[in-house]
Amino acid sequence: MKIKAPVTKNDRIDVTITDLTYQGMGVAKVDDFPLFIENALPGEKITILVTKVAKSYGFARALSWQSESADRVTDVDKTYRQTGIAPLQHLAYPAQLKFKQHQIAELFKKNHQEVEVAPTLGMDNPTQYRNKAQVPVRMIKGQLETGFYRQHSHDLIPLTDFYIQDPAIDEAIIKVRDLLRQFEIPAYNEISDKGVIRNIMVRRGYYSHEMMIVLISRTQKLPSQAQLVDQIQKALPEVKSIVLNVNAKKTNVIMGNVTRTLYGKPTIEDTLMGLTFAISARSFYQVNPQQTEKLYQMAIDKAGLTGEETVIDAYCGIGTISLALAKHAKQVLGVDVVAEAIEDAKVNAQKNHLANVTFAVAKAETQMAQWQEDGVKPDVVVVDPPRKGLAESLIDSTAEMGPKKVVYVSCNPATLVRDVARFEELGYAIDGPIQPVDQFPQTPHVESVTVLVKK
Ligand SMILES: C[S@@+](CC[C@H](N)C(=O)[O-])C[C@H]1O[C@@H](n2cnc3c(N)ncnc32)[C@H](O)[C@@H]1O
Repeated sequence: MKIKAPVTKNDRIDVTITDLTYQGMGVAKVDDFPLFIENALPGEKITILVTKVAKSYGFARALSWQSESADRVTDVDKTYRQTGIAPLQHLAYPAQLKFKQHQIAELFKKNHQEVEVAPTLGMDNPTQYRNKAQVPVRMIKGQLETGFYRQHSHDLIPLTDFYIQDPAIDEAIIKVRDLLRQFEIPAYNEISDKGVIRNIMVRRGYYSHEMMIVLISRTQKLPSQAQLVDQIQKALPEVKSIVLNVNAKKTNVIMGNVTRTLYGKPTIEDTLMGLTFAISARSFYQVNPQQTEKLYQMAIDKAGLTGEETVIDAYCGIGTISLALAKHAKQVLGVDVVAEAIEDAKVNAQKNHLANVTFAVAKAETQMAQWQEDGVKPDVVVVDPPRKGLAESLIDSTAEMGPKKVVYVSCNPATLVRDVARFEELGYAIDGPIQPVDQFPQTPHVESVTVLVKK
């Protein structure tokens, strides 16, 4: 598709930034044609020099501009900008929160719908919040390095301070890196498809401080494996689980299907909402525990349970929302497609002495249709899908079952807008303001809770 661009290379033009991309690039429009501008913030009026026009894809890039904005953070670390770990670092935190609120309202507006969006619930300290790190490992000049990829590439930039991660996790990465160097275990090489260690994943319980180290390897066994595991335990007393994940494929997918516990338990534990959760290497667990408690409390409050309800928790992961809801409902049915997550969810129900929860391993869209066929009549349905949002068939079977309320926890406002439109076609309407919760400070990711009620 060739698009006629209203700008050409080397044009110097005045624009207003209206949006940000997920990489934190400012977006301005000239006759509906998008221009992507490094480091620019929404609301800024600037003069730009167009550096690239890609007519077939319908965008242009621009650099070379100057502007002053009260919301600009000037002491931005260039390394973080290069990696894209914190693409909104150049925007002051209160402005980040406003941007996220505005982003949801704007996406609905583009779909011809005015919605009320409450101010984004933010953090007191919007750095060092992540309870999980997943870092690539590469050889650079003959030495094993850990860090993060340069944006839009697989070039590793060595890093020791990851800015948005729990600092105890940063320290653990350095210690594991040093031990891998000491035992001369080579990093994986994507081009030759040789070498051993591809990635290191570290998870640390926010309350429990239990730590899990996952070594993701091309090979079934690591060189000097027993000594390495022994030394990791000694160097990191918080470690309760060391896991080997084997990924022998030439792929961008981080984890493979084989997971073996090399030391301790296959899971670590943490608490959330006063409940205890076992978390295994491949299970989803929210990365910002402080904000997750706010998010889940909001979902529970909005569900408005009295203790008599049947609730479905679709995309339930290890059962975090399901168990928090189970304390206030008659029964909860949860579904997730990852078998390990559902195993964790069942253990978690027992750990917390909650017998009114049942979990199924399936695609949520398939299980929803099954529950509908089985005559399940939920009073409330909670959905917390991945970024791609809900399958249309799931929305259809939900509406057929006719719950009074749907509580939609979304990590992508674009798919939220699409899915809400489908619910509205089927007789549901948004009730009250949409509530954004900042799960990912310093990044443009937007999490929110929306309530839909049956008209
Ligand atoms: C955003 S997470 C939410 C998990 C959980 N509610 C929580 O907060 O910890 C999305 C979950 O959807 C699961 N998932 C992805 N696609 C799915 C599908 N088609 N059917 C069921 N679960 C799916 C993932 O395994 C993941 O656990």
